[in-house]
Amino acid sequence: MNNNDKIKNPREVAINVLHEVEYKDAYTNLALKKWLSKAALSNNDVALATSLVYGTEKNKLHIDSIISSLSKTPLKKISPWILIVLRVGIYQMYFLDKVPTFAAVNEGVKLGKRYESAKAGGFVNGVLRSAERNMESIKAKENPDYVKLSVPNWLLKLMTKYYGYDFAMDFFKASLGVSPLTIRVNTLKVDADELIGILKNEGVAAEKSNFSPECLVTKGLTNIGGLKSHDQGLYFVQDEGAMLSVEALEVKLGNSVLDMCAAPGGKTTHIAQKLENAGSVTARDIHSHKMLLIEKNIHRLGLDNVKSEIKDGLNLDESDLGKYDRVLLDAPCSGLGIIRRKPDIKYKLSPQKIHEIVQIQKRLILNAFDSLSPGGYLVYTTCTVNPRENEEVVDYLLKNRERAFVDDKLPEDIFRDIIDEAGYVKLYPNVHGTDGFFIVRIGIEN
Ligand SMILES: C[S@@+](CC[C@H](N)C(=O)[O-])C[C@H]1O[C@@H](n2cnc3c(N)ncnc32)[C@H](O)[C@@H]1O
Repeated sequence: MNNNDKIKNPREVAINVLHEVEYKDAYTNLALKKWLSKAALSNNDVALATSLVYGTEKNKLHIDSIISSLSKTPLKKISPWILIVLRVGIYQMYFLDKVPTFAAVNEGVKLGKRYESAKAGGFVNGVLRSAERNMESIKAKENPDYVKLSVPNWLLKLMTKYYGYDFAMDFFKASLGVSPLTIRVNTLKVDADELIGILKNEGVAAEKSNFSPECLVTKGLTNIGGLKSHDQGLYFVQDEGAMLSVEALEVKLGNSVLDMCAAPGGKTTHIAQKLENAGSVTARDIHSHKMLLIEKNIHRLGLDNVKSEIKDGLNLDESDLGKYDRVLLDAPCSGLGIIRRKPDIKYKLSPQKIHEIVQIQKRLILNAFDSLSPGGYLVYTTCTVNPRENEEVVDYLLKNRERAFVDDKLPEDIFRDIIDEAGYVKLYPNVHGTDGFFIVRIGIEN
């Protein structure tokens, strides 16, 4: 694409991303990446587009309730592009301090005209001007909790059932915030202190984190994937909770390891790193297009001890039985722990979807356990905080496999403060600052 054809307006990037997320089932993070690549924006405008996308999507239910109170046309009858333009406009006016109201209104009107019609631009003008006039009374209005937190009511009820009202509220409040940008040091190429120095020279502040020795927390940068040190494979962008699941696996040199749901390879590459680029990790995933991502990551990080295979973990081969010293099952899950990063998840989930996911998790965990060799470990992990997908799946395994037990002897130095009495590691954005994660190590009786 010629630079002249690229989008120069951060609000235009934002509405295109949100349109794809809303109407084409795209994921927020992937759609944003795609549209930023079609744009030529300054660093400040990249930051603005990113904040508009995430802020609008995270607060969507709350924003929609404001639009409903201002527009005579019911929400469902507002055309797709205009609804998105209005959401971005209201987000800037009600949730951001730094954007002047006239800019939010004028830019919205321009986009309404370009993406729909002059008449639609007039409608945007009417609603946003009314939003300006009525701001005080609208802000003073008491909304139900699920609207304030922009979370479907059934989901708030589900979390309240398991965790109580206060915790559920805190959890969803924290999920409206911004995730820390953490990276895993590629210890095959550098150590943590060296990498902190290299990043400093690239203008990025980074410091060691709380739990994982290989985790650095970076500050004030949106595009860490664009640095030279990234291309050189010195680190992998990853949440600390994800790193901890590999720490729980306690891989030893020479182990044979199976990663059953591996793409895009965050944990596979961590395991390969722990094996010091020797031994072997078998990385499987059901989706062939995602396997390419594993290959790309392996190559960038300079690893050559990974064997990647397209394979459905629901179908175990005879030859897999009792074969691996370590098995990682990073199961497909509802993703409730990562709605801070992928806010569209909370609107796309349903009780029925969760039910279907649990059935798959139960079948996968039996197959994962059956692949273990005597004395081996299975780590079951998810990025959800829903006990039906976590503790209940583990209970299902324990009921169905006599030799399985929860092994709580995780490395003391890392897990001392975060393992509970049942042997589970449960992380929450409102408690630990990490994504929401569940990690358990299962042993096999001889
Ligand atoms: C939580 S993600 C894995 C993330 C990965 N472990 C990482 O750290 O980068 C779950 C993965 O499970 C895969 N998956 C879903 N159903 C599967 C199945 N039946 N067999 C194998 N993989 C499956 C999905 O394609 C997805 O990539």
